[in-house]
Amino acid sequence: MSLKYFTLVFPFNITGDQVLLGLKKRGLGENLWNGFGGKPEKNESIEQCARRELEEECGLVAKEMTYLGVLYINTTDGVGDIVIYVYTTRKYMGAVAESDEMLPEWFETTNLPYKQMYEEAPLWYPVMLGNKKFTATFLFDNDDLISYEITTKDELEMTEILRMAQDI
Ligand SMILES: CNc1ncnc2c1ncn2[C@@H]1O[C@H](COP(=O)(O)OP(=O)(O)OP(=O)(O)O)[C@@H](O)[C@H]1O
Repeated sequence: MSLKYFTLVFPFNITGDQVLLGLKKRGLGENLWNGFGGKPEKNESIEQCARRELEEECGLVAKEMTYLGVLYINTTDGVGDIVIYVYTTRKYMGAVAESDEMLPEWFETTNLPYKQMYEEAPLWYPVMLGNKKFTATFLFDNDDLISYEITTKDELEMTEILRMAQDI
């Protein structure tokens, strides 16, 4: 099995009606709008990775982050399965800046560019935008989404899921 782990961070404005997304300029998910994130480096925790990637990709330094959810992207052949740890931040410093990897832009949460996002995004973003803790599992057969399940979780359950992630 070759599980891959990623982080994904969504900065919100003070009033909570806008979210910062980035247009991926290269690599995985090129030309799609997404949150900011990537793979943990050696000896880096999931949260450290989330903070580092946020700063590298859009210039913001998180003062507070909330671990909101986890996405399990599974494939019928088990090859290329990924786990994505999703965070939100409402307190950060710095100025939004374009990077080699991402072109950041603020969007109204009610008007997101779903047509230019991952296919499953419209299924779980509403839960994230509603600030609910969740796990979401998506099963793909080749490139077809064949089933999914989204479950809202309480604080304790999410802490446990993150604790398990630290033991990877
Ligand atoms: C399939 N459904 C998906 N839905 C939402 N987001 C997805 C995703 N699949 C991957 N992602 C995100 O795409 C980024 C890839 O990051 P990616 O550039 O490959 O990582 P990293 O910056 O470490 O790579 P480099 O080694 O620098 O290229 C990373 O935020 C990861 O969370």
